[in-house]
Amino acid sequence: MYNNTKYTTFERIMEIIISVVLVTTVVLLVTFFLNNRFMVSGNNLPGPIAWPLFGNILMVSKTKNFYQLTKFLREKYGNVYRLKLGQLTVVCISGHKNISQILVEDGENSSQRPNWMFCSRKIFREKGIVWANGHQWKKLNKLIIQSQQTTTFQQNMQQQLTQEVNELCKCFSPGNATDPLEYFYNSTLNVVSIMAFGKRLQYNDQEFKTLRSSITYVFKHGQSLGRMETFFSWLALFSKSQVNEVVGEIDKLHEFIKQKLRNHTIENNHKLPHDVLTSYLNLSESERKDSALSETNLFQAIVDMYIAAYDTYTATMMIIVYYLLKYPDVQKKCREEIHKVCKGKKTVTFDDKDKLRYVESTIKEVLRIAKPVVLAIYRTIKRNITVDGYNIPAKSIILYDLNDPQVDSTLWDNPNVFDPDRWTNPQTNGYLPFGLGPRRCVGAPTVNMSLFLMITNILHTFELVPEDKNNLPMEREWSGIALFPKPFKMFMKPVEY
Ligand code: HEM
Repeated sequence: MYNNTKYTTFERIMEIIISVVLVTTVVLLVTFFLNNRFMVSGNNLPGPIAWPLFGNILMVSKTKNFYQLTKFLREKYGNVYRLKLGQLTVVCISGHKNISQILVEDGENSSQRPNWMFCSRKIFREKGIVWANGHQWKKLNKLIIQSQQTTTFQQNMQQQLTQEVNELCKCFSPGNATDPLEYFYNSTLNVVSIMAFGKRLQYNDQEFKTLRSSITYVFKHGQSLGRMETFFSWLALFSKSQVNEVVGEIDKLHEFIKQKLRNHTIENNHKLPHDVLTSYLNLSESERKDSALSETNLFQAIVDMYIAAYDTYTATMMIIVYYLLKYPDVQKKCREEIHKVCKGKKTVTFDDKDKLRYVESTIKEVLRIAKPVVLAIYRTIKRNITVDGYNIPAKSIILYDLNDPQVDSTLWDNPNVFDPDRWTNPQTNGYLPFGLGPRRCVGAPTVNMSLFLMITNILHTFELVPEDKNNLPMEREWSGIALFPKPFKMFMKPVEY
């Protein structure tokens, strides 16, 4: 009886051990199979030791600042190295020569997005512009670029942005030090709303609040680096409900844009295109029959614009204001120039741009040295290439370092010194805040215009004063997309002139 019980217990333990071994083997085999579906092989790329299954995920998930980690690994492995993130092989590329080679000389090969990745397939459903390739990308890119080129677009942008700056400034009271971050997020959404529908929205309207909450949700939960399914697609089996929630928010955004399109159609004021929707309505019937320009693709392209702008534009506003607080002499010089050129004018307009050289140089210099966006959106390559002597196989995920050429001492004198005057002799080589090659930021013309109008109009009427000038650390915080300055508060004091 006693022996019998002992035998049964032993048997049970063995049963458990065998089950665990079997389950582990099955999981390993499945992961190995999935791994190999996406894994690139036959390369001589250096990189940190990759653990079975996880690769370098533990290292990446432990870091608070992914960009800082890429800089550290670059020191160790050089300008071209690889990271294994679950089933993905990510190749990180630095160095102006390498970046120009891959994005410009080999631009056609490298202008692909990895549209087979989890977020692209399951969340964005291969619609829109960011995750599109080929014909669909070309058509949407052309539509957005061309709509920004019309005079009516620029006039409307200017008029609406002037209102936006007025409303933004009302959020600050002269006696209270305020953190501008949340207000800048609001303005970012309005810059895209003006581009897309021709009008800014009122911050207190329910429409605006719903828009902001949906965009924030999709931004937070739809980022490839933030979702484990990007690296282990089988995890999708367990996260269906949250993915459905993100998709639900995207569908709500499509409905919102659809309503705007209907209103534009009814107003029938698209003879003079002043936003992306009117440019779309101006396309011929046959052009709109092209599935690349279907309404769903248009709606998703506008959602993509909101998401692409959300952190990038906000971080840029934050860092420009931070530099103006950190360097009060530069701020003073900017304001003096504005007051001299715009004497007697209530607002600064885009026509003043050529005369406001110092302000323009200051914005450029902040974008050069302070790199709000440092790693561009994932790219992939159609064909194998050799960069810096390393073979990069087709289908690798490519991440390139935008900041590196901007502080390259072979291209810039004293690259780490903040010096707006260096732009007296404009330089384009090695200046790439919006990326490079065919996949460069599609919103760049509007960003340049709106940063100029927002900064000049703020400085025209207000002096920006830090709450604590000794507490403006240079250290930056990584949001997953952009580098933000550490939180700060400032006063906006009305100026007399
Ligand atoms: C200062 C603010 C901004 C910066 C620094 C910035 C920078 C960038 C960068 C570096 C890329 C990736 C380019 C590449 O893959 O090589 C990009 C892509 C993109 N940006 Fe911006 N961006 C900004 C604001 C905006 C705004 C306001 C919009 C609104 C239209 C926008 C729309 C896009 C889109 C749609 C893409 C994807 C383009 C494509 O895949 O073809 N961006 N941006």
